Amino acid sequence: MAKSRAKRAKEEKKGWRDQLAALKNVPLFLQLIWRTSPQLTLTNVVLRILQAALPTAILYVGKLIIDEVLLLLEGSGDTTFLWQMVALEFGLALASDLLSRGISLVDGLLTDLISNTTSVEIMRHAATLDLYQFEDADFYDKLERARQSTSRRSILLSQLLAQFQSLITLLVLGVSVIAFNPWLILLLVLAVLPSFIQENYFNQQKYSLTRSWTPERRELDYLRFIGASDVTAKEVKIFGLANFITDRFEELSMKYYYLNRNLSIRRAGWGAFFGGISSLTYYGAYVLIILQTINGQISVGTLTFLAGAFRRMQQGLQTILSRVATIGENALYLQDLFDFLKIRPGIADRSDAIPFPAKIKKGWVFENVSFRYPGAEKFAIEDLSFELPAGTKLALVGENGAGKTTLVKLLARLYEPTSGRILLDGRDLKEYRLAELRDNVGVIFQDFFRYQLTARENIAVGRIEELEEAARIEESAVKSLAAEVIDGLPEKYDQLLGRRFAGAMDLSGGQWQKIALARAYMRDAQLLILDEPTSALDARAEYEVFQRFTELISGKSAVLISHRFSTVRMADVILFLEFGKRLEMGSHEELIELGGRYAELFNLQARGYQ
Ligand SMILES: Nc1ncnc2c1ncn2[C@@H]1O[C@H](COP(=O)(O)OP(=O)(O)OP(=O)(O)O)[C@@H](O)[C@H]1O
Repeated sequence: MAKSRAKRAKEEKKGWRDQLAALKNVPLFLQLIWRTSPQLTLTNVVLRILQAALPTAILYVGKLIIDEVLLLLEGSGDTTFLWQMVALEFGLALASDLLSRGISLVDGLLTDLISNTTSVEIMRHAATLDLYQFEDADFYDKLERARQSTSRRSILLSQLLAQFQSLITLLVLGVSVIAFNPWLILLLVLAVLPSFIQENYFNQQKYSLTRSWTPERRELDYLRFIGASDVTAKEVKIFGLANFITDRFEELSMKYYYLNRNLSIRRAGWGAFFGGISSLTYYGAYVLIILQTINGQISVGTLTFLAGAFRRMQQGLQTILSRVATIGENALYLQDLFDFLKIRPGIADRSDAIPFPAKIKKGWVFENVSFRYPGAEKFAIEDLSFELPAGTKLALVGENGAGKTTLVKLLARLYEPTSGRILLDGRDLKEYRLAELRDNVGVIFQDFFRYQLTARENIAVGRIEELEEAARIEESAVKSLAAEVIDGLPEKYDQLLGRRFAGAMDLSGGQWQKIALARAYMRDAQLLILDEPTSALDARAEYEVFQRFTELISGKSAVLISHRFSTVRMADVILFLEFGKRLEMGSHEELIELGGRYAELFNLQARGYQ
């Protein structure tokens, strides 16, 4: 059962300790930045070091200018020196502007590259994971968080680099202020510490809220998608679902808005209070410096220098401290990325995995195989034993939910049996190298995907390495009867299919099935499985397609799933499943002879066609 939101929010509450622990990801992240582009990282650091020294230099030149002006007023100053200093300050101001622009340019480029690199890493990693992981809600939340934190990572990148720069600026300013008045540093800490603690508290609250809302945000995205998409538009109109979907979206999104609003209001209130305290200490320091100037302890130039330096240090320290909090917070999101990358697939090669047979000799044996989907109560396949000798065409029949597709997934090792074994040429399927096994088992599922790509690419997905092999693609299309469909398209094989992109043309259900079937011919695997990809064809067309298929792949093993007995009868062997168990098995003639369920259903359908 889904956990309640309040309970999840509590679980997701992250404290100081978690934030500190998350900081351990920062070095890993820095490595990632460096790996992405050493040149850009180095340029960024150099530019920031230069920029960091400028505020102190500008303030100090300002002090020299004021003192020189006062000396001139008293009649003892040096005009040439004064104008030299003015020119220097102008030069420094110009340099500061140029450096800022350079830094934001390099930051932007690095951010884009990091975002690309991590997206690619997430996609590559997701591809290695198991099918059942994709069917698990917690897994999706992790994937979603890893994906969504892309912008967080970009912010973290700029923040880390800016933090480095601010620290250097603070150091340079601090050294010069201590030289004049060490007490100012103490006042400075008093001014910023309370507001740092407050900032940090609210950052944690915000993170907990966002994180605990991951499933709801996923639901919001889903509602947004089904509310307005090419795939659902038809049903939304016919069933009049628009209000149902938008109301649900509105209710959920407003709930989040109110929670977020309350947090933002409290944050703004406390922020204003501590901001006031900060200003108070600044003016305290200001009074101290003015008194020193009146007493003749420091010059007017030094007064402006110190007042300016104190203000900059106060702002700088405040930024540094609040950045520590946001860096900690964003590092928590980094944790999501690294956590996701750490997920390992359950179905993987053993260290001593053996090569897949170049030519299967004996075939497959199911030995008391049972399988239960993760979290399911009932077995989808239960204590199933049968043989599929190499070169045999096996048809699977059974009612909806009998376990036919599940059996196919077990054969392709998309899942592994909960108990029992599947043997291939006498060895457990788990012993073979997974990539080779997948290479040698081709499945066209009933819910095959309609890629919004060209007709050529839609066929080539059967063996994408051969995308450039036009002759092979066309030959597969001829075999599956997709060639006739493609001939009728304006752009032929280069015709974009679907509805999503400009210039695309959509096909009928049956036409799509012919395209999908061509993938099986591209695959050229030792075991080909057709899991009802022909349901949109009429009975005669389906019969022809299957007959063609069995002829064209003669010598190879095949598993065919169909609800039409006229098709099923052409298979060498028929396995009748009921509730995941073997009910009957044999050739069409044998099963008719047996006079059991198969015979009953066959006669029922045959009568329907008479
Ligand atoms: N991903 C899944 N997670 C949990 N249970 C599942 C999953 N897929 C299927 N099932 C359950 O396993 C059982 C067998 O389903 P399966 O898809 O293998 O049936 P099928 O014989 O192919 O049905 P159909 O003729 O409708 O395609 C069903 O009870 C179904 O509810």
